[in-house]
Amino acid sequence: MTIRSARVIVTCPGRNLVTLKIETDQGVYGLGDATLNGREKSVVAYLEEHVIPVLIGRDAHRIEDIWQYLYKGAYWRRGPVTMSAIAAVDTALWDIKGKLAGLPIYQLLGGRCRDGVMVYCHANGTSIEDTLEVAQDYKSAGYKAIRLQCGVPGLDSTYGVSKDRMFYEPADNDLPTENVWDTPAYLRVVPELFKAGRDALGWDVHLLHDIHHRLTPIEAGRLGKDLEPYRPFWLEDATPAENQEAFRLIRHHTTTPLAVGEIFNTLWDCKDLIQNQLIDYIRATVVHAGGISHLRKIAQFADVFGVKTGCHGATDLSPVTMAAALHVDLSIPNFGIQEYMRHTDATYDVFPHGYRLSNGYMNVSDAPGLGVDIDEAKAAKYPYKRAYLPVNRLRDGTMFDW
Ligand SMILES: O=C(O)[C@@H](O)[C@@H](O)[C@H](O)[C@H](O)CO
Ligand SMILES: [Mg+2]
Repeated sequence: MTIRSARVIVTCPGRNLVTLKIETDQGVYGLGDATLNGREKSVVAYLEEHVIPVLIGRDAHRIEDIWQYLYKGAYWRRGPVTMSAIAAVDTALWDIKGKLAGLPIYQLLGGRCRDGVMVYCHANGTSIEDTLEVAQDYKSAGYKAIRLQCGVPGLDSTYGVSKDRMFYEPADNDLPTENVWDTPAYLRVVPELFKAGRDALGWDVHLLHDIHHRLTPIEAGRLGKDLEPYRPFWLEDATPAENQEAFRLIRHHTTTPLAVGEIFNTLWDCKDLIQNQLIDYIRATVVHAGGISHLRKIAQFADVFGVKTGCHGATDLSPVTMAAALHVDLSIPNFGIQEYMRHTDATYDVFPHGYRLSNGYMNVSDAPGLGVDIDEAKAAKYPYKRAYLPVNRLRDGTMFDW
């Protein structure tokens, strides 16, 4: 089973998505997501210029060997571009292996550990009232877990609050949108949001929040303590996690569970956080953390220390990643929760897939491999459109974390 060809498909059905398609000499092909929001073309170039040439002629069955070849053979290791490219190859090869075996990938990973994958959705609004109105609709729709993000009084916009209430797509302009950030105002509104959330939604639904890297460790400790009476399922990305040690300070001040890792690319980015139990959930996912093979290693390492998974699942990860993550979610003992943001209808038209949501749980079809395809003719109808993620500045103009 030799890799005969591979090519990158870029499409923009509402947002840019990058897909690697690997074809074998026996006509079986596999798909991998290579989308890196705001830097998509860097991964396209990495794949086309540096990865695809060394794939041709290799044995498609040798997933781990190819992973090691691409990781060690590059000499320059880790980082979002390299690991997204490796992830796309890895995922496509698992797709091929599943198709050849006639099995869904979760069966190749050891079979089911659960009947369904609990997901969380995103409720957001410019005000607390707007946010909770959306949250109530999601609770009525059967979701067991809801992320709450609301506007910050005095700020024109903030992370996580979409303009049209349905599809949140932060990459919104040909050049980066500049937003103003105000931490004190944010620290005042989030406890109000969660108090109102518990009053309105009750206690039989999990409530989550994404700080999105915008607090210092002591500010995060403060917010975690303020939210303890409302028992959040987790506080995500409490502080920039390049300094993994920073989480020790947060841990010292609050029992609110902590989640981090959507921007991590390898186990080495989170090893210390996990083995020192500085976090409760690891958010790394298929497309940015080296694919199914490496995500499993992260999950297995986390299991040793009682840390659960909480894979990233925003709409800038394609349905290929959502399907791949669900296969991993089904097959590991320390699954925590899966993020799920509904893609646009145009995206689902380009990426026919078998995964389905029912009463707050996701499940994959039992189609061999990933259970996702790409309609290349429809993909071609949506040409790439450069788009950047926003940036934040403080009121005095200082660059800050978005
Ligand atoms: O938890 C999340 O879903 C967010 O952090 C993401 O929406 C993130 O902002 C985007 O993936 C960035 O492209
Ligand atoms: Mg996040």
